[in-house]
Amino acid sequence: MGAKALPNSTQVPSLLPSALSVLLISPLSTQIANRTPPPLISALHHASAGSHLQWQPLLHLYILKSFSQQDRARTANTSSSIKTLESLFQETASQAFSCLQCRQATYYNHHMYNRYRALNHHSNMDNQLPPEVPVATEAVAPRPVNFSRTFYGIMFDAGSTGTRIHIYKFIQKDPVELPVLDNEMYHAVKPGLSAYADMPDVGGESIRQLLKVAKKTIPKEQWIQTPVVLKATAGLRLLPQEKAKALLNEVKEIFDDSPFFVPNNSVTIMNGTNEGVLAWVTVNFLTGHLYAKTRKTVGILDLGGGSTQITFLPRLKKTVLTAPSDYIAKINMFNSTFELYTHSYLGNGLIAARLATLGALGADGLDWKVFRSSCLPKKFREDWSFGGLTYKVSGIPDGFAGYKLCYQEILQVVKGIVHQPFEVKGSSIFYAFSYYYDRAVESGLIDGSRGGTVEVRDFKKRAKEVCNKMTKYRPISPFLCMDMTYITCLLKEGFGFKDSTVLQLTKKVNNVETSWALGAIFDHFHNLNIH
Ligand SMILES: Nc1nc2c(ncn2[C@@H]2O[C@H](COP(=O)(O)OP(=O)(O)O)[C@@H](O)[C@H]2O)c(=O)[nH]1
Repeated sequence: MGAKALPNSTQVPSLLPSALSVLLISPLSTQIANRTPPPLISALHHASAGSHLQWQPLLHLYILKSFSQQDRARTANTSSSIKTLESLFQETASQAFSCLQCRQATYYNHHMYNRYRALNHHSNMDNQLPPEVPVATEAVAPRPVNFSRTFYGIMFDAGSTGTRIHIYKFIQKDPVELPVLDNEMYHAVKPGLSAYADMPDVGGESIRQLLKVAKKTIPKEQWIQTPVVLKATAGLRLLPQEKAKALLNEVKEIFDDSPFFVPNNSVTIMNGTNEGVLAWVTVNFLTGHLYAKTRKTVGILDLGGGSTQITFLPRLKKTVLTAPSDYIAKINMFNSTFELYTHSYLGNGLIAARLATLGALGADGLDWKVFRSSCLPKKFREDWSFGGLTYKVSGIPDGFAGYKLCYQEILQVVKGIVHQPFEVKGSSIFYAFSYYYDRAVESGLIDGSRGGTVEVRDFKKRAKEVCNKMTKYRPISPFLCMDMTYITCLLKEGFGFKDSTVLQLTKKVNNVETSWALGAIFDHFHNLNIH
């Protein structure tokens, strides 16, 4: 399911020196060293000659996991040691994570790994691992004084309604501790790349502009080792393949011309499963649930323009057993496998749903057809653009408008399409963001600067009010009735939430955007193996 492959063994082993470093510098490392058979220690030690002690445990786990089967066979004596090391490194990781406060969103990086990849594309394991060397255990390197380093990661979110850049800054204060996510710089432009389906070069301009922001934010000396990645969502998924490809090629060329580090597969269309899972990772990481060891997590609801995602960790086996098999995804993190219920509904994002309600999705005759709906103010008529196409839309001038009629129209867009997970009838908390958040603010349900907690019934109540007083809400948006009714209908008739289900509407947690982008940079730095 689109999981990124682990880097192959030819790219990783020259980092082995640093694996030894950690063996030598922390108390836990001493334990690891004591429990590790000599052949591995000696191989690592030999490889470590002249290395700097600046690697953190999880990176070593990453390295060790990256041994290919063949390499494992070749180092037969060491395979059990590797297992021992892996579990100890994971132990280290969960210990480190469990003592972090929520504010300190931490993660591990591999910026040296990036630099290594940039400079050593052709190295392989054969010229790194010596066959047999004498055991040497006495060397204990000193801990560097005033160690602190900063590194960055750039994630582009090419959405159906806009393109956003997330620039994450990490600080690692100690070589044996995990880096801390220090802050995020966020910038957005509209429209999304898909609006440039027929002029990819113009679309590329928006990427160039956002890269300028990255250059201003990230110190020059860091550019070469800062990975730049773009993941596109529903907008490009909905385009014909050649058009989407032309846009992605344009972006790749711009990245290649930039001073940043461009990893393999840096410009892709992300699959819906990863979109849902990575948003779940972001929210549960930022809220401290991921490393709390309690396995208590929160579900997420993401409502984009073209697609919508629901992801949560089922507590009941029945939820997994009664779900379509492709709605269940596994993710490996911190020595645990999370089996998640997740699905992305393409065409059920808020803006795509407007088109479906109006009967305009995939329609021809856009030059002359007028698409009408009782969800729009009666006297409203406008040319309205989405995804590079312009539609004539209007209310029903001599008909009726209002909540009931609107709800009936929208029901057709949701009914029979959205699967109802067994468990959402329960009392889990869901974090809802993107358009759930925006519309709750516009309709006055929550405060825009603080977010807030609402129940599903609050959306319904406010949708009724907006639809039955369209003129009052028209200056905010002529689509507000349609959008609020869609959200209500999606939550109730689609996912099957109870009126009393609590939704935590959130734009940011501790100043970091609730979006799949943070989860995606984690996935980039350390393959989360979503499958
Ligand atoms: N604040 C904020 N809003 C976001 C972010 N990413 C997406 N959105 C919002 O999500 C909605 C549309 O999502 P989009 O990515 O265009 O749609 P998709 O392609 O269907 O996923 C809009 O309300 C955006 O403002 C983000 O990182 N931060």
